[in-house]
Amino acid sequence: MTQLKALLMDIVVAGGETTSIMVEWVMAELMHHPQVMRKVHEELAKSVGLDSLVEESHLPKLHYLDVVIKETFRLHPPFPFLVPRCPSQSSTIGGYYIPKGTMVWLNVWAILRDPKIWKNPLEFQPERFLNDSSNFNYFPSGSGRRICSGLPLAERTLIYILASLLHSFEWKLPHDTELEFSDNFGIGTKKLHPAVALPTPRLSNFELYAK
Ligand code: HEM
Repeated sequence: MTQLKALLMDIVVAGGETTSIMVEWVMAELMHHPQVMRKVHEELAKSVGLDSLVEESHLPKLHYLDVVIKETFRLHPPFPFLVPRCPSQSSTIGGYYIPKGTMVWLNVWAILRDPKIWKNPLEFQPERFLNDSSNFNYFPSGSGRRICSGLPLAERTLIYILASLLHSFEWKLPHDTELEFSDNFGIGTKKLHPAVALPTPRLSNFELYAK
């Protein structure tokens, strides 16, 4: 019973807010880049069609939405310092001596914006991931033994929520408002000011919205 409770707590605490934070960042980046939003809509119209709702079987076809999510994670990694490591043995890494027991924080936020690694690192360019499947410099969800253990669930949930929102609606900013991208810097980075967006239906048949 205790283990079951711990497992459920993990799903709610580690998985709930992180997923909603990332949905918000992706939606904000898309509204800020209408040409990228247009390509996502085109992909959804082609892969799903406007006379049906998104199903799990459509998700593997959404390559462009997938790279949009990857690029959003690059610019807005949810845990900028990951979870701290504490080595059980002293070692030297990259010329730095790290005594055992040291608390080591990895600045993944800086690595994901490092101009030595990324071309135009501050620009939102999902295309950079289209032909790049194995990048060892890209680990917004951690790496190694302590990688996010909910990653397979998180990846599926995130693309399903986003595909459904984007397929069913056009999203626009309310009149006279502007998006801004500051984050609430801390262990987890969420948007400082919530993104507000107005939906307009896209589907051909209104009855689909009642399903
Ligand atoms: C978009 C959603 C999510 C994001 C962005 C995310 C991100 C992360 C990151 C960056 C870490 C630290 C990894 C490291 O330090 O190497 C982590 C750890 C963890 N995540 Fe997630 N996560 C998400 C969803 C979930 C879900 C859905 C679950 C559970 C069902 C989950 C469970 C965990 C657990 C248990 C750890 C600690 C792993 C360990 O220390 O061994 N996460 N997550």
